[in-house]
Amino acid sequence: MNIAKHPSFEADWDADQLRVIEAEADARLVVEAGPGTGKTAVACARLAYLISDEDVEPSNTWMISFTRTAVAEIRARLHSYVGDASFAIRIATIDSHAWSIHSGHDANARLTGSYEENIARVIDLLKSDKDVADELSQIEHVVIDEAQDLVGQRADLIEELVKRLPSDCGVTVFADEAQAIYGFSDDSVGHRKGGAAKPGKALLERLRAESSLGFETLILKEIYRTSSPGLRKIFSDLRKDVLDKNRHCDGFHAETAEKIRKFADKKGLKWTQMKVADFTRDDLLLFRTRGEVLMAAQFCDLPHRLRLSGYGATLPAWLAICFWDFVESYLGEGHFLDLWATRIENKAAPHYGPAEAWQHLLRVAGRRDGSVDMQKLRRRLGQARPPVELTLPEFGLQGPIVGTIHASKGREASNVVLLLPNGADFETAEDEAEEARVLFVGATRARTSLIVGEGNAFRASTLASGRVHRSVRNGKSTMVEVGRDGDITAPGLVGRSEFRAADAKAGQSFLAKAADVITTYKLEADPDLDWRYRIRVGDEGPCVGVMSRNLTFDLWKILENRKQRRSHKPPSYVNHVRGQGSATIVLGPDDSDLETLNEPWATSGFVLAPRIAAFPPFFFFRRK
Ligand SMILES: Nc1ncnc2c1ncn2[C@@H]1O[C@H](COP(=O)(O)OP(=O)(O)OP(=O)(O)O)[C@@H](O)[C@H]1O
Repeated sequence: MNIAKHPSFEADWDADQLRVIEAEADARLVVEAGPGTGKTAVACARLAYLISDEDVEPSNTWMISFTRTAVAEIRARLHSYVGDASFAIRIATIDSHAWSIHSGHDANARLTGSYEENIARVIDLLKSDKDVADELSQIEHVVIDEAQDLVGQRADLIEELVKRLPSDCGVTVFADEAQAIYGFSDDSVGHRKGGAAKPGKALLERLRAESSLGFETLILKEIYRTSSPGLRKIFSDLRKDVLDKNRHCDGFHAETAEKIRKFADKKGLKWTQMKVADFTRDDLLLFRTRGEVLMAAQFCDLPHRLRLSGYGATLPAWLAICFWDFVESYLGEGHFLDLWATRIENKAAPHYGPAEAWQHLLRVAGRRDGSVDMQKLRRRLGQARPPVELTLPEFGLQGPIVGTIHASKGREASNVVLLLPNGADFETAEDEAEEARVLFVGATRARTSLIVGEGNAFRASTLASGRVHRSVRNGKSTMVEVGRDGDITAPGLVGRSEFRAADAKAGQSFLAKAADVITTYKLEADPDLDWRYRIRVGDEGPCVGVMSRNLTFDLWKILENRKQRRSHKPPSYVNHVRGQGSATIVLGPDDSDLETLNEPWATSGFVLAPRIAAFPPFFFFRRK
C-alpha cells in the first residue's frame, strides 16, 4: 500500500511528513515542529504505515500520549486508517502504560503508593525484572506524542524505557518546545505545580545528548491548521520569539499577550459581557485557570461542554439505563437490541446507534459464543480508566467547549476565544517564559478565527483535595466547586443508608428522564446523614443522590483556613447547582460498595448519576 495514496488517509502528505511516515521501521527520530504542522496526524500515519506496509504487528506497537482525551482522538484516527487493527495498538497515557507495567509484573502492585513511588517502582522493574525485559523485547515500535512536556520522573521513565528497548525497535518522538508547559498547573497564573522544584533535564535534551540512543532530528515546516494570515503570524513569528531564550526577560509575558492581541481577528472582549449562547459547538472558550472556567460555566445556563482536568471521561447514561436491572451473567445481541429499542432510541442516545454500541460491548467483554460477559464488562468499566471507546470525550451535553488551555493542548477548534490573564508576578525569567508559552498554546488552537478577550483578575484558592473556592461579595459567600471525582458515588445514589429502595428508584427514574437535559438542583444538608447534602430537584422534586463526605470535609477545611471553624457552619442548603444530563457509574463485581446498595443495583452494578460540575455560592453562617 502506498500511504500517500491510501484513500482513507485524509491528507496529501508533504515531503517532510512522508520522510517521517515512511522512515525505516527501526529508525529513531525526534520530529520537531510547530503547532498545526500535523505532528499528531503524522504520528498516526506513521503507525498505520508500519502496520500496513512494514508488517509490524499492531500489538507490538505503543503509542504514548499525554492526556486521556488525546488518546481517544488518536484511537479514532487510527481506526479510520487501519480499521480494527487499531484496537491492538497499545495507545495510552504515560501513566497508564506505567501502571500496566506495574500491575502486570509486580504481584504487590497497588494504587496506594504516591504517584512518585509508583513511577519509581516501574523504573526499578524496567531496570531489573526479567519478565518486563521479555515484554520489552517484543516491542517493534514506540511513538511518543507531545514529548516536550516530559520532564522529571516521567522523563526518567521514558528514558529508561528507550534504553531497554531492543536495538532494532524504532522510536518516533514528536515535540514542540515552544509548547512546553509542564511546570505550571491550571490553578493560578505563575503557580508552579505543588510548589515543585525545577523540573530538571527534559526528555528531548536527554535523547539528543545520548548519542548511543541513535536519534536523528527531522522537522515539519508547513502549517496546515490555518490559512488565516494573522493566525499564521502567531504560529510562526511568535513561535520564534517564544523559542528565543535571549528574549526571555522581564515583560516577556505581557509582550507575548500584546502580540497575540495584535494578530487576533478581534480583541478587547470582556468575558463578563459574553454569553455562551453566542457560541456554537465549533467554538472553544479558553481560560487560563480552573476558577475562571468554573465561573464561566456556572453563569451559563445553556448546554455546553467542560474541558477541565478532573472532569474527564464519563460513561454514557445509556449503559445504566439499559443495565440497571440486568442481573444475568451473559447478554445476547437480541436482548440488547430489545433493551435499546425500549429504553434508549430517542432518549440519551449517543452519536452511534445500537449496532455500534453492541460492537463496543463485544470488544470490551465479548465471549466466543457472541454474547457479552457482564462480569467482565463491569470489571472493565468499573476501572479508574475505563476503555476509551465507551467513554464520552467531553464532560457535558452539547454546545461550545469551555475549558482551560492546559486541558486543550494538542486539540483544535474552528473558532477560539482566548481570555488572556491580565498580568501576573513572576519569580524568574524562566517562569515568565513558561507562562508566555501557555498563551502561545492557547492562541494556536484556532483553525479559522481567534478572538482575544480579557480574563477576570479574580483570585481563587485551591484546597489540598484540588477543590477550587472563591470568596465573593466581600466574604459574605463562597463559591465552591461541586461535582469533583468522589463527590458523587454509587452509595450516594442508591445506598441503603441513604435511600429506601422506592426512593432510590424514583431518583434513578428522574435521572433517566433527564439524561440529556440541563437540570438545576438544590443541595440540602441532612442531619440524619451527618449533614451530607441531599441533591434535590427543586423544592418538591425527587432526591437524586447524596453528596459524599468529601464536600462537607472540604467546607470545614475552608472554615479552618479562615480560622472560622468554631464561629461558623456550612449552610443548610445551596441553590444553583446545575447538572448537565446524567452519566453511568459502574461497580466491578468485587467492589465492596455493592453490599451497601439497594437491589437491583447491588446485583447489577450499573447506577445513574447526575453529571454535575458547578461552582455555586455557599453562605457559611455564624453559629448562635
Ligand atoms: N498534509 C496535510 N494536508 C492537509 N491537512 C493536514 C496535513 N497534515 C495535517 N493536516 C491537518 O492539520 C491539522 C493540524 O494537525 P495536527 O493536530 O496533527 O498538528 P500538530 O502538529 O499535532 O499540532 P499541535 O502541536 O498544535 O498539537 C489537523 O486538522 C490535520 O488533520
